[in-house]
Amino acid sequence: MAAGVDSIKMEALSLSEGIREAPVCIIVLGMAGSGKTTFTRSLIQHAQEKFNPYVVNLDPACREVPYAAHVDIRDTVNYREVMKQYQLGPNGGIVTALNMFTTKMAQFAELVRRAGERGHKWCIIDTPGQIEVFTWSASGNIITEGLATMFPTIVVYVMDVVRSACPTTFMSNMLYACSILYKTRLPFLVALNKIDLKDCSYVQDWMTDFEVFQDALEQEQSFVSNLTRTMSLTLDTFYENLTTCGVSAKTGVGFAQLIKHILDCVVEYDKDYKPVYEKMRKERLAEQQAALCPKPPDNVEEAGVAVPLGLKLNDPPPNSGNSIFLMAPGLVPQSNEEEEVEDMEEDAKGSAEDQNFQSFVQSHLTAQQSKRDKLLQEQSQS
Ligand SMILES: Nc1nc2c(ncn2[C@@H]2O[C@H](COP(=O)(O)OP(=O)(O)OP(=O)(O)O)[C@@H](O)[C@H]2O)c(=O)[nH]1
Repeated sequence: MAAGVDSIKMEALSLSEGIREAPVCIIVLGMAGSGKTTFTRSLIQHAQEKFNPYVVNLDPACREVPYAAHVDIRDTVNYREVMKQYQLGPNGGIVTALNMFTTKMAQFAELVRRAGERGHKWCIIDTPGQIEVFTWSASGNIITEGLATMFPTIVVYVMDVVRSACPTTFMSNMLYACSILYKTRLPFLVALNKIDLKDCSYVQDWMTDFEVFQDALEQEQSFVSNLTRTMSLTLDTFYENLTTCGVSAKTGVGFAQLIKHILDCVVEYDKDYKPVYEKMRKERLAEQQAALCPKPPDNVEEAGVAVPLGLKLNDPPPNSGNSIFLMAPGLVPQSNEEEEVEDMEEDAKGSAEDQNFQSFVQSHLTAQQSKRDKLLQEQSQS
C-alpha cells in the first residue's frame, strides 16, 4: 500500500459527512478465469480520460497484474508468508490475507476518499480469483458495505460466455450472480466477457425467452438438467432486473456501451440504494458515537444523597436461600399451566382422600371402642 498509510488518522474517516459524490467504487467480481483482471485493465484504459480511475487490486495470490494499481493488497500482506506461518492452503491463505487487509479498512477508505478529492472519479476494485472468498467472507462483506456507506458503489459481474455456453454452467453462473445481487444489495451489471471468441446473443436469448432455454436444456438429459429447468423458472424475476453487456476484455469491444451502463448504475445507486446505505451509515455513526460516549455515572448527588441510577444486582450472601439465576428459555423447565392445574387438582384430590381415610379410621376406631365398652358393661352386669 502507499507509504504513510499508518499515519492516516482514524478520526479523519468520518461517517458524519454523508455519502460522497466520488469516487464511484466499481467492484469487479466473477468466477475464476472469467477475465476479471484483463477486464479491469481494459476498463481502466477506456475510462482513463474521463474518469481517471483509482485502481485497487485485492487479489493477494496473483503473480502480477497488467495495470498500475494505486493500492495493492500484496504490498500490505505477504500471501505466501501467511500460508507458511499459519499452515494454510491457498484458499485459507487468501481469506486470511483479506482479513488482515480488512483491519486497515479505515485507512483504505480514507485513501479512496482522498483519491476522490484529487480528481479520481472512479475507483475500480479487482477481486480474488476464488469468488466465494470475497463474496462469502466477513472481510469481503466489510469491504463492500464499508465502501457502499461512504461512496456510490456498484458491482460488475464478469461472466465468461465461452464457458457458459453449456446451459447447466450458465445456470450455475446465474445462480451465483443472483446470490451476490441479493447479498450485496447494490446496482448490478453483468459483463458478458470474451465475445471475441463467442457471440453472447445466446445468453440474452436464454434470459429473455424461457422456451429457448428449455430447448437448449433438452439436449442435456441428466438430473442436473431437471434441476436447472426448475431453477430457470425461479430466476425469471431476477433476469427482469438484470442489465447485461457483451464485452471483450482482450480486444476492448463493447466497453463504450459498458461505460454507459455503469453510469446508469450510478444513477440507480443514487435513486434506490443510497437511502438504504444512508440509513446504514447513520446507524454506524450512532454506534461509533455511543462507543465514544463516557459511561454514565452510577449515582447522582441529589441534595447530598446518593441516588442509585441503575438496578444493581449483587450476589446473595451464601446460604441465604435466595439465589439469582440467569435463565435461558432452553434451560428453564417450561411451566405448563395445564399441568400445574392438574397437579393442584391431584393434590386437592389426594388431601380429600387422606381426610376420608382418616375419618374412616377414626369412625372405625370409635365403633370398635363402643363395642368394647358395651361388652365390658354386659360382663360387669352378669
Ligand atoms: N479471448 C479472450 N480471452 C480473454 C478475455 N478476457 C480474459 N481472457 C483470458 O482469460 C484468461 C483469464 O483471464 P484473467 O483476466 O486472468 O481472469 P481472472 O478472472 O482475473 O482470473 P483469476 O483472477 O485467476 O480468477 C487469460 O488467459 C486471459 O487472457 C477476452 O475477452 N477474450
